[in-house]
Amino acid sequence: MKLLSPQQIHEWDAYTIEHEPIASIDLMERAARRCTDFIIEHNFKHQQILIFCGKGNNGGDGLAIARQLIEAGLSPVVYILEFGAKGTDDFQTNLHKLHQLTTAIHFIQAAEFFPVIDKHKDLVIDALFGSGLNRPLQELSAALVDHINNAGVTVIAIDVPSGMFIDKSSKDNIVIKAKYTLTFQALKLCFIVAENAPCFGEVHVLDIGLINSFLQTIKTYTLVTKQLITTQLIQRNAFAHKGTYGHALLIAGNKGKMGAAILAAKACLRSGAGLVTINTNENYFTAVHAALPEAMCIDRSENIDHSIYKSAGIGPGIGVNDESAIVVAATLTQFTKPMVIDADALNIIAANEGWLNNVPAGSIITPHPKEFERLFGKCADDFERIEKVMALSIQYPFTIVLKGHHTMIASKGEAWFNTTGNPGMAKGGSGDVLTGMLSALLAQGYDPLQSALTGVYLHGLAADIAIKNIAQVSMLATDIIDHISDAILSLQETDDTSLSF
Ligand SMILES: NC(=O)C1=CN([C@@H]2O[C@H](COP(=O)(O)OP(=O)(O)OC[C@H]3O[C@@H](n4cnc5c(N)ncnc54)[C@H](OP(=O)(O)O)[C@@H]3O)[C@@H](O)[C@H]2O)[C@@H](O)CC1
Ligand SMILES: Nc1ncnc2c1ncn2[C@@H]1O[C@H](COP(=O)(O)OP(=O)(O)O)[C@@H](O)[C@H]1O
Ligand SMILES: [K+]
Repeated sequence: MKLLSPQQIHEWDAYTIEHEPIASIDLMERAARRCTDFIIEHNFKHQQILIFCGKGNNGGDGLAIARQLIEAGLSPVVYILEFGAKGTDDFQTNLHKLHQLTTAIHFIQAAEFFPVIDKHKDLVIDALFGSGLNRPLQELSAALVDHINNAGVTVIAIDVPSGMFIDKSSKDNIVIKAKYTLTFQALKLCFIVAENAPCFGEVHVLDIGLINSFLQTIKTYTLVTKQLITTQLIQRNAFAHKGTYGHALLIAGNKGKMGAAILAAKACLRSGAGLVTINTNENYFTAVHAALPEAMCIDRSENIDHSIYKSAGIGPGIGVNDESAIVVAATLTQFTKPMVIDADALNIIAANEGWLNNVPAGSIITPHPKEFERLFGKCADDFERIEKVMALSIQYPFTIVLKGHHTMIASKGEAWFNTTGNPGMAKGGSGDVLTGMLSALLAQGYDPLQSALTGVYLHGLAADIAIKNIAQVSMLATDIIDHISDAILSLQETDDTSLSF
């Protein structure tokens, strides 16, 4: 699945209209029908439905929904935000049809015409502005959105909450606060970023039958889905031995933070590395052996023979002290194979100018947004950060994994957003697990981009499987590790390719 810009969505519509073929008014009817079905199926019908429409095609959808609801026996009231300009053709056609059925159509020319909204009795359908929004809301439209938001009523936004831009920041703008957003055919970038989360609520992607073959020609962000990952999995060879699947070195853990090393090492083993060695202080070997007998240890002060390791993971729990900085510097210059760089290793690199240039080609860096800021500076908003990641992925020869609800993976100017994972993972240790998993995939010979896509997807999927039996609030990083195997097994099932957000 791809994330399209407003222009690409428009082109996809036009392609479908030409090639299905279907008249644009019939495509609008189909889109409206999906929304009407959602409203009826979700039993909102006991409420008074107020439909607010603009005069573009988003408003046209609202009018078609109103008519379909009337045909289903309901009595919605329609409010059209009036600017004096003529509506689009499909808006006008639907307005004409609606006039045949109801007189409950009101034009809003000024704030005094805003209806009183009762949050206990009313349901608002927001069909003011959709993908055609081209400037922030102001004056009457902004006042109307404020009026709706202040009512605290349940809002269902059609396609996109009015006032929200599809592919750029709407931060500090006036935007509808929806409980549900019914978006057409594909997810959009605006639903991926955290800054918009308070406005879009629960996003439902409604299939309106646009022709999929159009997408093959489009270059844009892609979602990491089961389909993408299943085609990338390397099968285990019957004649394999532990050497076949690589020896991973994990430079992790320190005083008070050995848990990070153990979590990373256990996740690494559960994700298929042939051998795992933790590089840490000798004093902590006993803790590792007691928790994880399968892992080996090597003392941090010892000279490391890097040639025996197929991959390395550096950072979890090492601290930002001088001793750790020396190990990071040495590893960056001596370990020439791809490695995973996380947590304090990233903080150390951020504090030392020029060290970023020493990261071996093909490595994976896994910052969360704060670590990203320490490395690359502040960004004004989530969209600027995404653009920055894209530019950096061209500038540097490593894969960037920017962690979050929809983790972004970028390499060589191409980017993906993950679709698995849940807020149960918002607990210390989840990132250490990811470092271990990525190190395991590199050790087994997955290329860096494949490792990043597969590791991030499986990490979130393991957590999604875990919460079937564990409350999100109770989930531990250990629970993610305990479900890595289930995540891998579920990739082999061919049943469900659907997405939920
Ligand atoms: N495949 C699909 O996805 C399908 C999509 N469909 C639907 O089409 C929708 C897109 O329709 P659309 O292109 O007509 O644009 P829409 O969002 O209604 O608004 C444009 C109008 O708003 C105006 N305007 C803009 N900004 C403004 C502002 N800040 N303040 C005030 N005015 C502002 C602008 O006017 P102007 O810039 O000329 O002043 C123009 O008149 C899409 O979201 C979906 O609902 C389905 O019907 C079929 C399949
Ligand atoms: N709300 C969420 N939804 C999905 N994934 C999440 C969520 N919160 C955290 N995660 C995932 O959990 C991991 C947390 O990593 P990080 O912040 O480095 O934690 P730590 O260093 O404490 O282990 C990341 O992979 C992130 O994508
Ligand atoms: K809308």
